[in-house]
Parts: sequence; C-alpha cells; structure tokens
Amino acid sequence: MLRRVSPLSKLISAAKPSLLNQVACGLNFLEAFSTDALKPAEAGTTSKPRTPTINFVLGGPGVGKGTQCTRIAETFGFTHLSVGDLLRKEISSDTEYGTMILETITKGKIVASEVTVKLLKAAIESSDTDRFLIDGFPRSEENRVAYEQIIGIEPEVVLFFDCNEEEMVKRILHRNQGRVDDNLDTTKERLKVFEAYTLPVIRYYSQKGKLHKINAIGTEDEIFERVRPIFAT
Ligand SMILES: Nc1ncnc2c1ncn2[C@@H]1O[C@H](COP(=O)(O)OP(=O)(O)OP(=O)(O)O)[C@@H](O)[C@H]1O
Ligand SMILES: O=c1ccn([C@@H]2O[C@H](COP(=O)(O)O)[C@@H](O)[C@H]2O)c(=O)[nH]1
Ligand SMILES: [Mg+2]
Repeated sequence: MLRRVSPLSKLISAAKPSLLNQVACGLNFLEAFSTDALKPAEAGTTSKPRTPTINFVLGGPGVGKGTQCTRIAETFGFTHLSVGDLLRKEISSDTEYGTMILETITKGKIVASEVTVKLLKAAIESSDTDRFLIDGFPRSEENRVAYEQIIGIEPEVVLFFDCNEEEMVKRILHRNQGRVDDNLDTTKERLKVFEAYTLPVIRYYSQKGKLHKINAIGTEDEIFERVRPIFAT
C-alpha cells in the first residue's frame, strides 16, 4: 500500500549543511516510493506483523566486513546482504542503473540512496528469512534517512570494524578478486568518503547506544571471537 510520508524537515534538521542538498534531492523519491510493506501492522488490523531483525555492519574499505559477516551469518543464522554485492549484481545484469553504478563504484563514491534502498528493500522482501546482516550500509547520513523513511526498521546492533588506514589499503591491494575499485587511487577516495560520510553515521548510532566497536586488527579468528559475545546472548 502506498503511503505519503511526513516532511523530512525534522529528520534533516540535525544533518550537516553539506548533506542537505543530497537529502532534499531524495525527497521526491521518498514520497513516491514509501510503502508499509516492511512495517509492523497497526493495532486493530488482522494481518500478521512482519518485522525482520536488522543489524548493520560498518567499517572502512577492506577492513574485513564481508569476511566477518560470512562467519557471523553461518554461526548465528543471519542472511548476509552486502549492498556492494547487490550493486555489482546490477552492473552484471546490465539493468537501467548498471552504467551509473559502475561509474560510481569505480570512482569510490556513494551510489544514490534511491537505488541502494530500492535494491535493499527488494532483497529483504524477497527473502524467506527475517534476520539480516546488512553489510556496508548506510554509508552516509542521507542513506540512513532514506532507509528510515522507506524501510524504517530500527537496527538492533550496529557493528563498526575499526582498523588503521595502512592495514585497510594492504588488505584491499591483496584481495585479488578482480574488483574495479581494488586499486590505490580508488581506495584513497573511498577512505576520504568513509571519513566524511560514513563516520557521521557511526557517531549517530554510537549516540543511540547501538554501536559495537570491534578492533579489526588481528587474525580473522581473533576478530570473530571479539564479535561472538555480541550475538551469543
Ligand atoms: N583479519 C584479517 N587479516 C588479514 N586479511 C584479512 C582479514 N580479514 C579479511 N582479510 C582480507 O582482506 C580483504 C578484504 O576483506 P573483505 O572483503 O572482507 O573486506 P570488506 O570490509 O568487505 O571490504 P569492502 O568494503 O571493500 O567490501 C580480503 O582479501 C580478506 O580475505
Ligand atoms: O550502500 C552502499 C554500498 C556500496 N556502495 C558502493 O559500492 C562500493 C563497494 O561497496 P562494498 O560494500 O565495499 O562492497 C562502494 O565503494 C560504493 O561505491 C554504495 O554506494 N552504497
Ligand atoms: Mg565487502
């Protein structure tokens, strides 16, 4: 069912001025696209509520988000949704967004929320499961606001894998998976984008008491043991 959304003015009042243009550009899209499909049923309605559990996994480029998500998903029964993978699938499927996504990823920039939230929503809705690890999203405050407007499920846990830049660059340059963004120039840009746009999201969830900061230096096993207690309870 289509639903009109309330004005964004309240939501963006706390956002940095540099983000306001991006948020404003998303307004028409938000009004047109918002649905109640993933929201809990209102009191008095007969339909069964469907409120998936959402956890966000954030961290700089190459820090090991995907590696740890695989382990967490296997151990604790989550569905791992990498938004980067959803975007790469769009490129290889040659969809209407493919060329724009390829250009954006190659430059190390952030794809418009219109596209990422739409892909994410479709992936959640088409899944048989209801416990998700969302890897690499939201990447900016604009992404976060769009997510809240369109999907609107509060994350239970937000993981932040933290590591120095030198180690992240080293991991990317050794990744060897043929990604178009696995080169030094794009990685430098991604690090700038992470600092300017993703750190504010991390600060937001820290202030809400949802953030779990994980030291991402060490072996994959050591890092996973730091994560385990968060989901083991
Ligand atoms: N603890 C670790 N120590 C050394 N290398 C690691 C560690 N964890 C992951 N790696 C390796 O680092 C590379 C990047 O890991 P991964 O793809 O999981 O990172 P990511 O955070 O998902 O990166 P991106 O943001 O670019 O998608 C991979 O080659 C992976 O095998
Ligand atoms: O929410 C997102 C997620 C990803 N991107 C773009 O994709 C690349 C690669 O993402 P990974 O999560 O590292 O696989 C990223 O640099 C962005 O260009 C995005 O725009 N929005
Ligand atoms: Mg990844």
